[in-house]
Amino acid sequence: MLLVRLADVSREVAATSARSRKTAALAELFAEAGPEDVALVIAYLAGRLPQGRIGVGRSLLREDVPPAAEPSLTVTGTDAALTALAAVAGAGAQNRRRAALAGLLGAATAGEQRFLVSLLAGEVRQGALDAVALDAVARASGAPADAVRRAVMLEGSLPRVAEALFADGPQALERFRLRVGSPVQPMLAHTAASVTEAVAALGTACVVEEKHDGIRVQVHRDGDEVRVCTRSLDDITARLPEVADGARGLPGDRFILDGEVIAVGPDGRPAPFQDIASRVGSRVDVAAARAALPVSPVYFDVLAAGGEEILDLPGRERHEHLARLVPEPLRVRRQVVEDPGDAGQVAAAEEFFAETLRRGHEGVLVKALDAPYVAGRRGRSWLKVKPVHTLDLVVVAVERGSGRRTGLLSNLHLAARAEDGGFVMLGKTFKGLTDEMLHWQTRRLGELAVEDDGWTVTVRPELVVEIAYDGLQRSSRYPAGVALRFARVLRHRPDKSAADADTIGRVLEATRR
Ligand SMILES: Nc1ncnc2c1ncn2[C@@H]1O[C@H](COP(=O)(O)OP(=O)(O)OP(=O)(O)O)[C@@H](O)[C@H]1O
Repeated sequence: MLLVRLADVSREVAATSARSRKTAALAELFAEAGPEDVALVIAYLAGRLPQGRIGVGRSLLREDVPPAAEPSLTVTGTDAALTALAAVAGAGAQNRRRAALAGLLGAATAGEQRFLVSLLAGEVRQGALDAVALDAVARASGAPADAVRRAVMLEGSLPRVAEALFADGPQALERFRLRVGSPVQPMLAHTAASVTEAVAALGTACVVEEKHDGIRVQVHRDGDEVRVCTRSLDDITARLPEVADGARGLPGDRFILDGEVIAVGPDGRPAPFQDIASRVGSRVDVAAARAALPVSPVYFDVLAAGGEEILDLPGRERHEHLARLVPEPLRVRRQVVEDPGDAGQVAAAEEFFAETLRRGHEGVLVKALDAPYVAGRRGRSWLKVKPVHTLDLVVVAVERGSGRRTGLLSNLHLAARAEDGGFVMLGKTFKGLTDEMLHWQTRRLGELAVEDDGWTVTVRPELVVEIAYDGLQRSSRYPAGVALRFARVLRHRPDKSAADADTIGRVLEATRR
């Protein structure tokens, strides 16, 4: 398939809001692509590169390369060129990358160049397209959408399922079953503003569980064989021997458990996420890493028990299986709300949330007890609740946008006031900015500009923005040694002056639990 066809459909789909038109355009494209090209076509449409990061920075992408007059690039040819580009390393790598990129872009028409540059800059990102792409795969292959959805949830990849479907027809779906030993993508949660809101939104018997801030793990045991996998399905068994040994000691020999790996400090409080992440990330001297920070799992769900898949059982019944397999200290602490209309039970759930925060955890999950486990999905039946922190911070610089935001001042550099009258940068964000806000801040920050290196515009520290964020994380990049986690802009505050912004002392204080 020619890349130009994909680039055209990508543009067409982005430009229409009608889901039926998107599905029809994609179904036609997938049918044309066939089993050879469909996996790549789906990946590119969603903005994903099979090569992962390929080492092409924004400066290279900004270089002008004269476009080709006629389209000739194929989807597979593009993939081969990107694989070669990703492999460039060693001395002079940057120049060789530049040449390889110029070769690829020089073979592309102007439209294809725009698509490739957005793809490489990570700006295609049409995550919302995944559900439409799934329907389109079902339509083009003649398989029922529900059966395709289930296969994708178990395989964790629409491209792989699509490839099998286009090669072998609807019966290929039988290959995609939950098996002990093959990891599946875990179920994820939506967000709710409070426990009361979460319980009301579920409107059914539910359970409030502690939310541990560790590393999500899926533990498969088949006899003495144990595999521990991450949320992205990487096998980390060798790095967590204590978790694997613990699973061998449980009373059951063919199961899949879902949980979080955490570490508890000497004070009984959970160790910071970054410590657990670096423990789980260290592969070299596992014994030393284990001695320095022993971890333990906290399990909250079970996907298979006694060798049987139990994904479709309601949460209440899965928990009975969990309770049989996993002793209490290794199970998540929880509080059941049998009747969402009972004010006393809701108040008890709120108190459980408050106590969970006092114990040093990051929040809770509220889960419907009648819901199945939907692997790989952000299910509406799991709602997470975390305390929201907000701050008023000062914009000290802003980066020029690219892609859809070309010509606009987008990524804000955010700082708190320092006690000495200066500013301490805490992070950057462009999240939460609507088009209207982007245009407004482009004008306002343009007026405040004092320096411009073509990419970052330094501004007089006068504009205050209200930011929501999930917490602080350690960072060697910023002067206070901490950075905002998941900062997003709530609103500009032109009514405030920099002197009204929060101080670094208040930031540290507000975030301490
Ligand atoms: N009791 C629990 N039940 C489910 N998930 C839990 C629980 N305790 C901790 N977690 C963690 O919380 C995550 C649920 O939130 P979500 O699905 O939104 O993941 P996320 O995008 O990684 O968000 P976050 O950064 O808030 O953890 C799970 O992926 C898991 O890692």
